[in-house]
Amino acid sequence: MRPAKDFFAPLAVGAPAPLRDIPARPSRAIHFFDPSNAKMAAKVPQMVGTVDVLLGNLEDAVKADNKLAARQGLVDIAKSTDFGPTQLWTRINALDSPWVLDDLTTLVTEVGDKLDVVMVPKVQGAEDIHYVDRLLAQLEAKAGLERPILVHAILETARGVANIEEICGASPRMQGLSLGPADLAADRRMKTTRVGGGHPGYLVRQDPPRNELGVADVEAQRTTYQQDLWHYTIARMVDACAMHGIYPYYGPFGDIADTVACEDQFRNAFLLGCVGTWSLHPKQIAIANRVFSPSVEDVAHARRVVAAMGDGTGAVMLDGKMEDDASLKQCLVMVRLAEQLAEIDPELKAAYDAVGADGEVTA
Ligand SMILES: CC(C)(COP(=O)(O)OP(=O)(O)OC[C@H]1O[C@@H](n2cnc3c(N)ncnc32)[C@H](O)[C@@H]1OP(=O)(O)O)[C@@H](O)C(=O)NCCC(=O)NCCSC(=O)C[C@](C)(O)C(=O)O
Ligand SMILES: [Mg+2]
Repeated sequence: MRPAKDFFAPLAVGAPAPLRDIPARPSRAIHFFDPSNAKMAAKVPQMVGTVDVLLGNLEDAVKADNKLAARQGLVDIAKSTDFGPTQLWTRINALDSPWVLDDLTTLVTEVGDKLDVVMVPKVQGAEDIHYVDRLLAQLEAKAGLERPILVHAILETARGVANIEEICGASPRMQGLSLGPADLAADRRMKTTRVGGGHPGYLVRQDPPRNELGVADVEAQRTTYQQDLWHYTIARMVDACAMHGIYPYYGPFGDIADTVACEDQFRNAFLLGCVGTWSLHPKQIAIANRVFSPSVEDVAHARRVVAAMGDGTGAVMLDGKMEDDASLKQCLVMVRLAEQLAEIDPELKAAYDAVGADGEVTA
């Protein structure tokens, strides 16, 4: 463990100084593409500005025979594209794979100035982050980069979940966490074969009706309520990230056709505290952008509370409900998120601008 005084020291001579705070850049959708897939790659430049994050995936879902083409494809796209406000991320191959060393060496030295975040799969503990941290510092120094590349860990093993707090605090580069529901389910020996999302077998059932003698009729028709398989893990991620000032993301929803359940799963994550999710197919981008942007009604309510609370202390009644110092803080989360999103999304800006500072909708 590094002593606190050295935590923010660069890990290589000539590497840029680590950031003290991780910027809250909008990242509602992290859109995955396979840079070795010519059709997908060709669409990337047109997607700039329509999605918060474009991520060149080098790991799972890229065929082993295409690993080198994917790496080179990402270098070519990064060099030839002006990303404007859109962030460029990559998911490198696993740390025990034969490709990862060249992934990092090539990407950082050739296009490190374009790369915002490196997503590391199957992170097990702080030792994995320490390895990437030092290597990135060496490569940044070699490439003469002036801005540190951030690191995002995917939770895909039971050990990773057990070590979640130490992973989040392992380096000042840590930007956030995503759920890796497929690998995590396999590692935990869960019995779902889906990539994210719910399962009809994971449910609770309404109590049985009873007759006048109090005998339960267990054969009676009863309502069941499907539960969220991922609630525990997402809740742990939210707390660990908030504690370390970094950002939690849902992850993939593999049933591309089921846009309704996808939206539900994304919304659960948004409500619990996640800032974004992944999109695997272009049609999931609009879902993520909608879900991870506060509604105009929520922003209007939040601004009303802020206006009503004056200096921010005490208690007031609004619409029959008590508001106080703590509910003001909840509302400020919403108001600040709306402000950040309005800076990069003109449509949202217009919608939020129609809400006055007092929460009244004027247009
Ligand atoms: C699902 C697939 C196979 C359906 O691909 P498709 O070609 O069958 O779909 P389509 O509906 O026919 O596609 C329509 C058009 O959109 C294009 N397209 C389609 N997808 C994209 C895309 N992402 N970005 C840009 N363009 C895309 C596609 O090329 C096509 O273009 P066209 O109209 O010119 O013919 C395809 O969308 C895909 O490969 N998506 C990415 C999958 C991926 O990255 N998976 C890895 C992340 S999840 C994961 O790793 C798990 C985790 C975290 O590790 C763990 O839980 O453990
Ligand atoms: Mg995985």
